[in-house]
Amino acid sequence: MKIKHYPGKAVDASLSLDTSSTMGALYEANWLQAHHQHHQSPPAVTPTPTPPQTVRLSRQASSAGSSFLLDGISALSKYQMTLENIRQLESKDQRIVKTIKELNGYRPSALQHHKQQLHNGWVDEQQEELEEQHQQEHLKSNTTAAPSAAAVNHYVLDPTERPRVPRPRQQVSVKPPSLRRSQTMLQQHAPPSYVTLRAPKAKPASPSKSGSNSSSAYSTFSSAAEDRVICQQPQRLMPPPTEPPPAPPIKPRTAKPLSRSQTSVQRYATIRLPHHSSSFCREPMRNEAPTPPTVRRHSLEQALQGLKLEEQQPRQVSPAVSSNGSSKDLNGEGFCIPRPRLIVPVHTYARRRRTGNLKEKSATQEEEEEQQQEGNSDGRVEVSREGKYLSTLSGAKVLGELAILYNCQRTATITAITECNLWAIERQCFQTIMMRTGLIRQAEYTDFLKSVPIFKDLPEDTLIKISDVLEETHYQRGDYIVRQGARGDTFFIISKGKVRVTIKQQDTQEEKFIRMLGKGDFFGEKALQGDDLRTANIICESPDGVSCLVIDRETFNQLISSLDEIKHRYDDEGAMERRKINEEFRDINLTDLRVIATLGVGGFGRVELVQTNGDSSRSFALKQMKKSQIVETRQQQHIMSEKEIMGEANCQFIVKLFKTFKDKKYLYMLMESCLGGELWTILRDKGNFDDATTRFYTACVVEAFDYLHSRNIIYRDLKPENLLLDEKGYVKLVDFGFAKKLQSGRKTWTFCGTPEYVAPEVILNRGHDISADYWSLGVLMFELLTGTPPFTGSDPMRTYNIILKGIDAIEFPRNITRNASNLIKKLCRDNPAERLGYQRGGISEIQKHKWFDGFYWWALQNRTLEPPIKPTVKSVVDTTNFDDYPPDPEGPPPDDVSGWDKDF
Ligand SMILES: Nc1ncnc2c1ncn2[C@@H]1O[C@H](COP(=O)(O)OP(=O)(O)OP(=O)(O)O)[C@@H](O)[C@H]1O
Ligand SMILES: Nc1nc2c(ncn2[C@@H]2O[C@@H]3COP(=O)(O)O[C@H]3[C@H]2O)c(=O)[nH]1
Ligand SMILES: Nc1nc2c(ncn2[C@@H]2O[C@@H]3COP(=O)(O)O[C@H]3[C@H]2O)c(=O)[nH]1
Repeated sequence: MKIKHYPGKAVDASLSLDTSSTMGALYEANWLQAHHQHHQSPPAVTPTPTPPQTVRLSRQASSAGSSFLLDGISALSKYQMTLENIRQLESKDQRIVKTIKELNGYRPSALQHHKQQLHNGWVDEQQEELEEQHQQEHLKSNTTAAPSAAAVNHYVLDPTERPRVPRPRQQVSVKPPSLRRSQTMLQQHAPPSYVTLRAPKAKPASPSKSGSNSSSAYSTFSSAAEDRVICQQPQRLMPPPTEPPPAPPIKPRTAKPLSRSQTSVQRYATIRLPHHSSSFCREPMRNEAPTPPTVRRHSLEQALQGLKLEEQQPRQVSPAVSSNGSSKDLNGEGFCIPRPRLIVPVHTYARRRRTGNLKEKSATQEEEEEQQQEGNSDGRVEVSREGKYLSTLSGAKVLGELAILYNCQRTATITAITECNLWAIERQCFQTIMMRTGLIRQAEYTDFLKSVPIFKDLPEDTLIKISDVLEETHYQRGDYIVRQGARGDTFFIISKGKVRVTIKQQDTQEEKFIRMLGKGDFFGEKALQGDDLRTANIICESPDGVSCLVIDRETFNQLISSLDEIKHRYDDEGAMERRKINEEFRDINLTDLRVIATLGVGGFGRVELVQTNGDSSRSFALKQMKKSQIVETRQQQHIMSEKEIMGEANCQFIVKLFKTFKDKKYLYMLMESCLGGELWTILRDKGNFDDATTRFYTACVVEAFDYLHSRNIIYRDLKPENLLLDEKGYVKLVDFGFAKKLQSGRKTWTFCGTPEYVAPEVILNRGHDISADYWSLGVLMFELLTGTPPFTGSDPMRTYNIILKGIDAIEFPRNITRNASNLIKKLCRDNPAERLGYQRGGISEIQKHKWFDGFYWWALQNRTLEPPIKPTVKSVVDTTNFDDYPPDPEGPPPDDVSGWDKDF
């Protein structure tokens, strides 16, 4: 019954399409064909064929409908329900109609775009980042590059579809716009087959068996010794059939290229080729039927014009032509073809993406696993392009889908290197399967999302968009799905199983259990909201594994990130504390503050010790900055950045910013007061510090840098003047006027800092990053141990000259121990990449340096370590540790109401 009803539903769905257009008619025909095939024998891909059983197995599978996703009758009824749902949705939302169209063409999602870039170029992650950087730089310098990014939309099958926001990439510009599904459907000449490779488990079937296989949508496909090219792409543009293709001859064939007349019912004889090889798919040779560049250009232009043009001149627009040898687009390294979601999971050439798991398999590990697999099975093919070896595939791998999906020529040559059995699916059947499973999948995901509390109130079309880009991934017990500290750009929703959340403790480095998350819970939002870095570990806990729906950064930003629950669901202690602070100071106004004394004078004004009216138990430091002076020196951006970074920071080695105010003349920052005074004052009074004292203060700075650098924040103004002692004697970093949040892997070029402390790359304007802070740490160590910085000239220019001569030109006084000088020299390397702290082990390499041997880092972090100097602070208003400052001789500055500071 259900089987009988199902094609009716399917046709219903297709009837909602615009059948007046050629595409509409084709979609409908596709559905009808599905119906037809279904009655004959629905497709299947999962059977494990021992050749004599192939037919039986494939029929078994086919009786259950599409075995891509579903099993048995219940699966079919599920499918029916799904279609029913889709129909209901359809009446509610016209966008569904469009979605069905898209699914028929299996339009690649944004995620797939991204993934396929990685996959298709077979580009590694690093390359991708470099490329992205390059692209970004290019975009920065040339905004007219934007239209090329829009070329991504040429994937879109429905030309009326709203364009997606593309990820700017170089490859985009070489993407052949001719890869529209519409064209694919129109040009049905010489369709290649889609092939699944299976290791033969028993003797190959005799050709006579193939007849009995005739009703299957799949055929066992083997290579033959004599004629090795079994599946060959058209070598030149072939005249397209003027009529629908004739019914396929149902007879066995041996080792001939698949031709248009072949259908899925063909079964191929097994070849035995222990020593020779056979080509299944063959990419076009450079010298084969070369297409004049004009033809290519012509066809691309036509394709760009969309379906209308194709309808007028359907035969002339040929992606096959456009992609022939002359093009690097399809066959070259810039190869950019979207992969259908269905195919991706079974392919060996896995796409790399940053899920945020540091320990993703290395290329060698993957190769080893591949080789092991190969060892276990004896059916193997080799993939090559333009004579260059690409990979070896074995055991249940899918190949040959690209050419049939995009009606382009074979993008690689597949050669049998052992005796192989393959299952072939004919183009139309494959497309039908894709369409069906695509629809089912999308509806299932949408249903699931509706059951997830945070998504349930999202509009239907948003849910559909999300479903469209989801990719399902599976993990086994113990797998680290996300690893703390790794970079990640994906968001996860758990669809099955449970995961454990742990966070590494700063002091013990042990992983502390935080919580369990289960079906419907999400994770991975923090890295996407912040600086790319994962803030916790997510470990697969369920014995049966965990399934997650994965969403890329772009979709997350567009559709999900604004949800309140996403923003605050897993607030860490730090974030919670910050929120509490903000809450606590919400009602305090400038007029509530009473000035007690001046603590210091900075570049833009004074820092006053203040108390709130009515609370004498606490004091604060109020930094007031003259707006006119900020504008004069063009420091607006730096001030905004200072506010943002200090306002978010929650680290005991960084002075806390509680609240900001502004009036016509000044900007104000209300901070915690550090009444122990400046480290500079103590150094001035003492002359220099001993090894242990220097170690303590340096360690405090290392902790502050650890906090900042792990968030990709560069400080850029280290010096004893900016290190304040609290009443206990611990130092804290203050003055974030030059601090900057960098994008991961990026540099910055602003020349800033204090002359004695700037790194050579800053002077040379080569671009700098957090490694410049390690340089200044070496300088600080030297100054604390000796009382003067190593690079000191009578004026800044002389100082810079000395810096450029390098640390080796500096004479180290004898009171600097060997270990200390060794560390200073390792921090002050000319080459930023060689500096300790900036290498693989990160800042922990500094902590592990011999000079810190025996230092109680965890006690420092717990604030239980006794500081070397305990300042005398008698009360919350005791300013004796600060110098005296006369009143500002300049008087009040002029008003500035221009509004540049509206976000301060
Ligand atoms: N939170 C604080 N507690 C105590 N004193 C402080 C505090 N913040 C600043 N000061 C004092 O005020 C001085 C100037 O502060 P700060 O360095 O932040 O100002 P600035 O305008 O950025 O200075 P610079 O000219 O060094 O850039 C400090 O050196 C210190 O002596
Ligand atoms: N282009 C390309 N194709 C590959 C690679 N590895 C396997 N293949 C498969 O080789 C097939 C050759 O024919 P298709 O272009 O139809 O589809 C191709 C893919 O399915 C690879 O690294 N690059
Ligand atoms: N930082 C943090 N992350 C948590 C917590 N509970 C769950 N998580 C999730 O763990 C994820 C780890 O990766 P992300 O930092 O991207 O996003 C994080 C959160 O989604 C928690 O208490 N703290």
